[in-house]
Amino acid sequence: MSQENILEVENLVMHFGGIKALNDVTFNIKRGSVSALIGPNGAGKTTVFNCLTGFYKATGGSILLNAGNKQTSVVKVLGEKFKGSDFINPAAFAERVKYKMFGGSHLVNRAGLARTFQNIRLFKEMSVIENLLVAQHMSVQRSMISGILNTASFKNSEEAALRKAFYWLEVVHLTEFANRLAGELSYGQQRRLEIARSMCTNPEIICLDEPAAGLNPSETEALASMIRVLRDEHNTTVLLIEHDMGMVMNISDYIVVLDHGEVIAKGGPDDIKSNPKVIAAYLGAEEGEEVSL
Ligand SMILES: Nc1ncnc2c1ncn2[C@@H]1O[C@H](COP(=O)(O)OP(=O)(O)OP(=O)(O)O)[C@@H](O)[C@H]1O
Repeated sequence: MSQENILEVENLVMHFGGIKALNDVTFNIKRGSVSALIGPNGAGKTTVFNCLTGFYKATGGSILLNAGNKQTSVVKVLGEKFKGSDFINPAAFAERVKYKMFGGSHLVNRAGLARTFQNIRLFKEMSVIENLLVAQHMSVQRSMISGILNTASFKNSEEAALRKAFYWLEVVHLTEFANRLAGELSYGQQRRLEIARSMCTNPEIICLDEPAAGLNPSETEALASMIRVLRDEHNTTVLLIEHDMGMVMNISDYIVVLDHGEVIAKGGPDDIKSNPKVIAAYLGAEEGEEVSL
């Protein structure tokens, strides 16, 4: 297992019927970096995120997550097909059955990877603080018996969840809105709340899908500072999809460029900005799309 790379994606393939959304996508993400996945509309960026986070079962390839002092195969925990060799190896057979029955994207999150969505997916009828408490339900001691008896361990874990929720509210500057309904927050505040909610699951890597979409320039600047705080003060690796090239070039240590489902370039911002393949892909992007690298 690589200590240096938190995520290792190799030959990732995703087909939707006849559509080849991803074709042999290979890249690594270094632990402690801010990395970006960019590319024109329809390049396959969200599909990569959906495969990494277990929302889609990849058609082929491997995704290894090196977090929580172990290596997790995302493809495996989603429940892979049986292989011939399983039938002569009882342990492998049992593991395959276990993941087929109980596997899913919750195991990817438990292994240390969290995400936000392009279209905000908060519980809008719940308060801000409730959104953050719900995110922690997997880690909170909630057995029915301890709840009914209101045991010390139950109370302690409830208090710890509240402390963590308020901690992250402070980081994203939303403490004063704790009791407001999430749906009443402004768009920019909802985006920040989504990040706080993901961080409440203690991820080692967080995938942000277009976090700056719909934000004004000062909100985008505040978001960029927040992303740096996640990396520098919380040792969280950040992987983002973003169309705001100013922000991408400003905060990214490493950039992977996709076009038509294939990786066409990887490297630091300066290399990417001057890469002729990248410039061609963007200039060939949909008419009217604003591009400045
Ligand atoms: N669930 C799906 N079913 C069928 N086709 C899909 C599905 N999801 C994505 N695609 C197709 O896969 C390709 C890549 O889409 P994807 O949303 O990953 O691109 P993207 O780079 O994230 O685009 P954008 O920047 O516009 O969000 C597109 O051709 C899209 O139509």
